[in-house]
Amino acid sequence: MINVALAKGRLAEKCADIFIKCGIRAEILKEETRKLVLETADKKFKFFFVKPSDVPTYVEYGIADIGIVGKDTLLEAGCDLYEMLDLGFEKCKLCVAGFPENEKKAGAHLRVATKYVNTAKRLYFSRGEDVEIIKLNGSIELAPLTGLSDVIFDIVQSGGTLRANGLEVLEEVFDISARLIANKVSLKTKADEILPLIGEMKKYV
Ligand SMILES: Nc1ncnc2c1ncn2[C@@H]1O[C@H](COP(=O)(O)OP(=O)(O)OP(=O)(O)O)[C@@H](O)[C@H]1O
Ligand SMILES: O=P(O)(O)OC[C@H]1O[C@H](OP(=O)(O)OP(=O)(O)O)[C@H](O)[C@@H]1O
Repeated sequence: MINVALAKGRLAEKCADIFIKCGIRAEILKEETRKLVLETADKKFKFFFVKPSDVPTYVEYGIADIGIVGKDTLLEAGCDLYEMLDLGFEKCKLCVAGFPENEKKAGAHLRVATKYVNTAKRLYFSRGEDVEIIKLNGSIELAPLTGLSDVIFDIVQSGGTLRANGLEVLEEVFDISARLIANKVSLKTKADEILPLIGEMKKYV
């Protein structure tokens, strides 16, 4: 049996689709339920439903053999696991954004609001820039509007949220999409189950 950590939320439907396309009897993933563990009828797969940011943790600790999660979450978690496959869905970019005139102040002591504190710290540290990172949990675009921060470091997909709030992308930093990840030990001990699944998934990405 392969244990799979799946993210609740945005990624959920496409995750279900890819398992179904691969011929796995995962229709149960489409059902409305509050259950956090679902097993396929043939007992070949067990799915755990967790917050996106917890997917790498379940995989790193081997509770789940594999998982699907956004690259942004992987960068931020910094877990010890294998990234196996770019699944190519939920594409977006991690960007620095703000008011266009703030671009000029980039060399100064910048305040950066973000959910991605670790990733932002690494980014600015690698550039030798001394910035103040302000941790927020959502509505990140509000920070420059209210003067809490100079810029934000956040996901941009359609750009609609930025536009609606008079903000612009100042710099595209990372291309983001859903990734298949695997536990390092499981990849050895369950290779005969996991590798054919990855081979099958590759046909659909
Ligand atoms: N606006 C967006 N458009 C496309 N993909 C997005 C967007 N926002 C986030 N994503 C991608 O989808 C993944 C899951 O997003 P989702 O909003 O479900 O989780 P989250 O951002 O971790 O939210 P929460 O903090 O509520 O758990 C993100 O990690 C990212 O890779
Ligand atoms: O470019 P867009 O298509 O507008 O998407 C980007 C927005 O989507 C995400 O927020 P989310 O919807 O997850 O809400 P949040 O504010 O609760 O993080 C992200 O943090 C941006 O705010």
